[in-house]
Amino acid sequence: MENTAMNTTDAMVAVVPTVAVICAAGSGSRTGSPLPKQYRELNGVPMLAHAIKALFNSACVQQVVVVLSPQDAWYDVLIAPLVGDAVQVLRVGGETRAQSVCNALDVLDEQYDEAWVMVHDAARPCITPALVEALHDAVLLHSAVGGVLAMPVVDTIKLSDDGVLAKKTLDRKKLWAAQTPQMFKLDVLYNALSDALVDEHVAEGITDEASVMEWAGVSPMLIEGHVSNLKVTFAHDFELAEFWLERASRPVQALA
Ligand SMILES: Nc1ccn([C@@H]2O[C@H](COP(=O)(O)OP(=O)(O)OP(=O)(O)O)[C@@H](O)[C@H]2O)c(=O)n1
Ligand SMILES: C[C@](O)(CO)[C@H](O)COP(=O)(O)O
Repeated sequence: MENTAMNTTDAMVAVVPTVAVICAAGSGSRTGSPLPKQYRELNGVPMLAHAIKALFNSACVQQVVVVLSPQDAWYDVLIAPLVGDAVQVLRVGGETRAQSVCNALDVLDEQYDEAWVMVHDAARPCITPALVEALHDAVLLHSAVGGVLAMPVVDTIKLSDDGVLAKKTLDRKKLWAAQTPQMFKLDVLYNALSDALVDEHVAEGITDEASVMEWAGVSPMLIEGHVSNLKVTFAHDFELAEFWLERASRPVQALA
């Protein structure tokens, strides 16, 4: 007999949509290239298109939104022909990543009565649908607050005041490196982010969505990500990202 019962996750998805917001309004200055890094090719495809594809292919995501700089001259030429109108484009990028996210949420908050939002960096092109689903399912099943992909820190971490001398060693058992996507209720994140960005001292410390929610007094859930979900930041990161993308595209037998 056909099983028509929905599980808990399916039932919640049906009621509350999940919107993926990809931040792509940065300039990629640390790569040293005039072309913003999200448009540089990885294995023949622009970095931003890899991130769009992974989120678009995630069953839990109902809408993919890309945030661009108002001056962006590359998206229409390099990405639009690949993705067509499957993606909602918002040319509302700000001075900082946090401001870009806040400007996008300002638009989306008008569009959705209730939604989850997953904020992702275009600079993390090796994200996979499996990781997106893992984050989504963990948050829906275990956290009313929301959560982030993150990795337990494996190196010994030094605190330095001057960048020259090590002052102390932190307890790495308590340290996690945050990745994206980061998933929260859209209106809750928007309200917290708008409030936080009013004070420039607070705004300086807002480097991801989880830090806003922590500032607002709640504790996001940490869901283990993957080492492949790196943030392409410096010139040498491109080759590593290409390795992970190529590896993920191999047929399963070839991985054995
Ligand atoms: N004003 C900004 C700054 C950054 N980002 C996005 O946030 C993500 C993470 O930021 P980062 O890796 O720092 O990218 P850039 O700011 O572009 O790089 P850099 O700091 O080297 O200039 C990137 O996908 C970037 O496009 C954004 O949407 N708006
Ligand atoms: C959001 C993030 O990717 C989590 O690790 C990171 O904080 C972005 O930092 P950046 O200063 O914008 O590179």
